[in-house]
Amino acid sequence: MTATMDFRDASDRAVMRARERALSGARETATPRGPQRRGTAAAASGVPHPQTRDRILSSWERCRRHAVDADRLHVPHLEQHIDWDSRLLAAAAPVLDRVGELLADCTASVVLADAAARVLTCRGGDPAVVRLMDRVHLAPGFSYAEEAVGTNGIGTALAERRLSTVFGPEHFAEPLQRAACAGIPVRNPLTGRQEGVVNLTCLRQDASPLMAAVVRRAAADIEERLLDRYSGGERAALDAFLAAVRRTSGPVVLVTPTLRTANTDAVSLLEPQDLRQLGALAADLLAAPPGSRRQRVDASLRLASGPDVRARCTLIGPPDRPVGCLAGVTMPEARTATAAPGRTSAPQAPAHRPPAALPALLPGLAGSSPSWRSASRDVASACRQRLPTRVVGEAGVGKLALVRAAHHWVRPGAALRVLDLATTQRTPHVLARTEEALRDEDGTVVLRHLELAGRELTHRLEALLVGARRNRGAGPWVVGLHTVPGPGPVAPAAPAGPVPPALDSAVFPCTVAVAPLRYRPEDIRELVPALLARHGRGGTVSCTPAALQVLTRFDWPGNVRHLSQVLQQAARGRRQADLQPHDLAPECHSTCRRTLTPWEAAERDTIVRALHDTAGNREAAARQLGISRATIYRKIRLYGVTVAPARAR
Ligand SMILES: Nc1ncnc2c1ncn2[C@@H]1O[C@H](COP(=O)(O)OP(=O)(O)OP(=O)(O)O)[C@@H](O)[C@H]1O
Repeated sequence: MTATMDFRDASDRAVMRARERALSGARETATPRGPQRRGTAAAASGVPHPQTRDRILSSWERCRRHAVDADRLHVPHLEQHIDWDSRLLAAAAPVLDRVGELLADCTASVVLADAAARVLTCRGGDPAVVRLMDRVHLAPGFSYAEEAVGTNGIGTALAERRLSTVFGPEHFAEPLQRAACAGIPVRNPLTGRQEGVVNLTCLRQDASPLMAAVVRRAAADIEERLLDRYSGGERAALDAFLAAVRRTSGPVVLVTPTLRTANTDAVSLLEPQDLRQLGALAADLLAAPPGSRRQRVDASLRLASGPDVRARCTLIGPPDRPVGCLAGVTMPEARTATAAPGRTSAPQAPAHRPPAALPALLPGLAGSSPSWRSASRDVASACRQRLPTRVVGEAGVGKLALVRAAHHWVRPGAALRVLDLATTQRTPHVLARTEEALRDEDGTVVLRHLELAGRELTHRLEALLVGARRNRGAGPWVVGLHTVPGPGPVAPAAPAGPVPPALDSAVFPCTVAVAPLRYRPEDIRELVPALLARHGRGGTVSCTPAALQVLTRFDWPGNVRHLSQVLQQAARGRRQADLQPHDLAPECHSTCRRTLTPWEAAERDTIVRALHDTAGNREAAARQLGISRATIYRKIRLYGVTVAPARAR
């Protein structure tokens, strides 16, 4: 083996170790500081890129939050959502042909994806890279969004809005680690929006710094050709739109005979049906007979959230030959500017009470760790905006509890319907019940255990949910709960075989990940009294500091549900008690990570009980059990039993 190979292997191992640590949540130790950090991943591929490490760690952080599977690839197939006649594809085709020809003798393949990371087309590449791409579904119709497949040259470039190079083990999902890629967003030169990504993929041993230069050049060429595809009228309309966005704050919508676009304020502040109403006002003005068409029209608009607002539509170009129309509204909360294009001040909208601030923590739930806070805030905010949301996390972390609490806080009195796929996965039944639930405009519809839906049910649900949103506008708040495997026992209802694709981001644009309890042990102190109050039958059962310490050290493979069961068992039959360590289930006194057989669990429990009986004295416990000292020490090590001798406590 050559010295270079040794060096590369060592660097790969360093990246893998950093990845392991990042996967286990140890972000701070995963980033060695100083020059030693620099170039480890870069050296792995022979590509000098000093920034790679920090950016890759940030991407891994995002992947962890999205509960991306690090061991297996789940590449959603979203062909039906792709616009195969898009300007991007048409503008890019000749550029990609040229790059494909250039790469004829190289091992890399060039890939174009749209703004949602869905692969549109691939060119070039030798048989080895084509085989690899086939294996990992890097092919037209499949989505390489970072939240689905983890760190990669397409999804990560879109997430970071800049050039992204990912080499070998820097990929989050293990099956992608044989590849290296460089991707860069293609921007619309008029609106500045990301239209897609152009990416080069090769086997990681073939990676070269030139990959970044090739994709930069290709993206610039595609952007130039995109500009050429706009007519003079469209360019003038887009210029007017951009000028209006710069001049004012608030929602602005542009409508031309061939284009519809909106600024970020419009997308974030307005509901879809508000956007449709505003677009319709502008389209009406454009479609009015030339003789009666006015340059500007003011109208009153009732927003989906309740208040009436002033909307203003302004033609772009003379009334007899307009090239488009701008529409804007003055939002109730907006203090300063107006979105009405073509003016610097606007009539003030009637004063409306701003919605109450979101609570820092949702009532009825315990825990205040940063990750629990952030999940609570995100779920409450999605509930208020009725943003279709996927909540992911291990079994028993509190996904349903969070959604329930957010629903009751935001929409008290409205109906909450939970359809649990663990009770039935019969497609017609689930579809009928979902359809019925979706008719309730005000409520919340929760699809629980979405991971159990097979391929057919997933696709049918997807069509139903997207269709309902398109036809009806906002409708109820739709939430999908997705239970991901953890170290705890697998639910008996879990299907055998490969996991079907989850409902994609077109159905659930928002994803909230709830962290396992072992990553937020500080919540246990608050959860224990809250859960004991549930199980203590109105009495005053509490935990001694020693018992609390045992509970805090345990890693809770079944999460909050597990903790609740242990406390329920410990509090059973008591109305008043201070729970001691020995009142807690024996499993809490062991740190063994693997799932024990029933026989092993019984053996561990017997040893824990004997140690409690003998105040932690190993010899006395061995005598009580009739086994040798050597055996009890071996078993204590095997099961990670944590009961300490009394004097050491
Ligand atoms: N922060 C919390 N405060 C109080 N109780 C909680 C909290 N989190 C979870 N629980 C309780 O823990 C139990 C499990 O929670 P929940 O059913 O929401 O889990 P889940 O993540 O939806 O589980 P699964 O994936 O298995 O369906 C419930 O009894 C719930 O009330």
